[in-house]
Amino acid sequence: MTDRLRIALQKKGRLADDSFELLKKCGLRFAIRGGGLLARVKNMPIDLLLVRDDDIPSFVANDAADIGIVGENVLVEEQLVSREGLDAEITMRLGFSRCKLSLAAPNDGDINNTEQLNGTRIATTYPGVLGNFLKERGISAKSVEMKGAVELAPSIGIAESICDLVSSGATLEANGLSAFETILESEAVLIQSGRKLSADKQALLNKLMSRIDGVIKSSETKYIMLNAPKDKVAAITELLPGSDSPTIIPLAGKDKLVALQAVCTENIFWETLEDLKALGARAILVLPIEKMMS
Ligand SMILES: Nc1ncnc2c1ncn2[C@@H]1O[C@H](COP(=O)(O)OP(=O)(O)OP(=O)(O)O)[C@@H](O)[C@H]1O
Ligand SMILES: O=P(O)(O)OC[C@H]1O[C@H](OP(=O)(O)OP(=O)(O)O)[C@H](O)[C@@H]1O
Ligand SMILES: [Mg+2]
Repeated sequence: MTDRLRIALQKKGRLADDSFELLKKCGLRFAIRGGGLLARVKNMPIDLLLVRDDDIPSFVANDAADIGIVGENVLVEEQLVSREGLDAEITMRLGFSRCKLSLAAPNDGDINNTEQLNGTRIATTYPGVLGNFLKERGISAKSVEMKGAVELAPSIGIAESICDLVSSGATLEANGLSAFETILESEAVLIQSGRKLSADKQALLNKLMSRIDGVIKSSETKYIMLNAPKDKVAAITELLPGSDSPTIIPLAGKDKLVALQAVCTENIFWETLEDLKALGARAILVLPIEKMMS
């Protein structure tokens, strides 16, 4: 058995670029070439297997890969349709490729809630998740499986409604459809089987997961610097999202003012800056944080 940690990733598509970027930010050096199905990481004992996203859960379950990055929607679907059970579980949530698996029907049609699906046809790429949902809700409907372009199903007359992924909602709108129920919320996830890894691989995976954690946290974390009236420091600190003890520095020649610096672990919105300014804060700077380790 190889000693290199094998990571299954989507070769091309909605998950691919964000997955590559995440690994690059974790310090992995590799190049993805056109037709290649395997990329070797140059500076660590890691191989990247570049595959269709639907194959990632079974690659992990069947020991073709040690870990994988896939949409939660695909993991749950593969778990539900796999007859002998699938040995692949979520190890870590990755926060990108967020979308919902929703039920939707034509704006001008008769269906606008789940109960009305009884006796109808629903087009979907996710028969497992849909079937499970219908069973739980006691609804009898026929699922019509499609590999893509599911939004076209009602207009071409092969189903009365659809069950598909929605993110911005633009595709639904362009096809005259409205969502009326969400059956699954999804994001990219790191998956692993229950198999024990060798000590070396486990140590490498622990290091990688700690770096991924740092990348995710630093993307949400900002460093804020501002000057403020001394008597407003407490009120200003209250406003800083996810920060409890800022650094306060005296300002030369300005008795009533201090400089305040803090790490904010949540997003800082324009509204927060406007509120800080209203309290007397000036020269406000919000800086990105490139790396974090606690
Ligand atoms: N509109 C969207 N916004 C955000 N994430 C999405 C969106 N559509 C899909 N995703 C997520 O990205 C995953 C991959 O989507 P993509 O469309 O690339 O899949 P695919 O066409 O099945 O790819 P493959 O060729 O690898 O089988 C989905 O399973 C889902 O988790
Ligand atoms: O709500 P929206 O932001 O419009 O996104 C939703 C669309 O995105 C996905 O398809 P994609 O564009 O990846 O094409 P595909 O069906 O060929 O995979 C999904 O299957 C929807 O059709
Ligand atoms: Mg796919």
